[in-house]
Amino acid sequence: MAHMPVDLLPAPAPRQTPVRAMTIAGSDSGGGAGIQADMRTMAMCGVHGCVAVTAVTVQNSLGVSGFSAIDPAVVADQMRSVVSDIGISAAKTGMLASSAIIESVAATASELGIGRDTPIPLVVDPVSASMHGDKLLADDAMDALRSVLIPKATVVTPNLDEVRLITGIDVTDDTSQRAAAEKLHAMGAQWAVVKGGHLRSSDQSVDLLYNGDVFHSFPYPRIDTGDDHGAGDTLAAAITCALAHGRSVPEAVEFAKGWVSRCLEWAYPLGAGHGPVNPLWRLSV
Ligand SMILES: Nc1ncnc2c1ncn2[C@@H]1O[C@H](COP(=O)(O)OP(=O)(O)O)[C@@H](O)[C@H]1O
Ligand SMILES: Cc1ncc(COP(=O)(O)O)c(N)n1
Repeated sequence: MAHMPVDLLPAPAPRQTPVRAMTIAGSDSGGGAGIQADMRTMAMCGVHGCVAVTAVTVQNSLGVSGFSAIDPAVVADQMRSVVSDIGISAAKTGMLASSAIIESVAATASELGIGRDTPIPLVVDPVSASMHGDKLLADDAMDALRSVLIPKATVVTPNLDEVRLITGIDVTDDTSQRAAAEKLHAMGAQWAVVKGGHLRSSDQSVDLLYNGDVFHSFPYPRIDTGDDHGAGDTLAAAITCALAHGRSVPEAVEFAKGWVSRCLEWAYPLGAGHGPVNPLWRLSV
């Protein structure tokens, strides 16, 4: 990793209002994924992070033992409260728990001018389960994800399990990865990132980005660690930060791949299970 050039987003000046972004996601009591991962990355990227909490999970390094979803109207009101006063330059979604919350978030994003083809880009990380396989999204919410949220996405960032659930495509190689990206774009996302994080057959971790026209491939060295809790959230949060700072989508994904790679390189053990990726590497630069 030491040989990789460090790509940083600009730090805010003292007493200047920083760039703002919002995460609409679940809380992880273990502090490694969800809102906590998003806020860590946003802070380390010089972004003031605002939140709309969708669910409170009971979670540690061993998994998720339960969660309580927030009233969809309260999720919508958090979004309205932030946008009407503080203002944001980009937003992301993570765990949305239910179809009622997905519908509320999509409708409120339309009302507030958030999403593709608006000035406020929306990164949709379609979280469906934790890395331990614990469900974070109701089974009957997949239709709402496909029909109301993905069509609002500036960028959608599924991992391979989520790709299978959303598109029915089992990504095993370059050809199926391309087919999945095409299908996600056809569902209405402006850009689709099909993450190759769990394609174990290669020494590279190759993410593929597609906008209906051009494929961009982001090959990065695979990092050998079991401490990868929050990697997906961190990638999506870093894309959101770069978009909030005015980068284009391909530039934002390039930035985020470098960011998450360093976070994986610096990941630490925590508890008896999987430790979190670690954006605090930024403090050493
Ligand atoms: N071991 C690894 N080495 C390098 N990059 C990885 C590794 N695991 C995941 N990534 C990258 O981290 C990001 C999140 O990956 P992924 O595992 O798909 O996330 P999640 O399952 O948490 O949603 C992607 O850019 C992926 O390519
Ligand atoms: C609240 C919340 N949001 C997202 C994830 C996914 O992260 P991971 O795939 O690393 O378990 C999670 N475990 N908890």
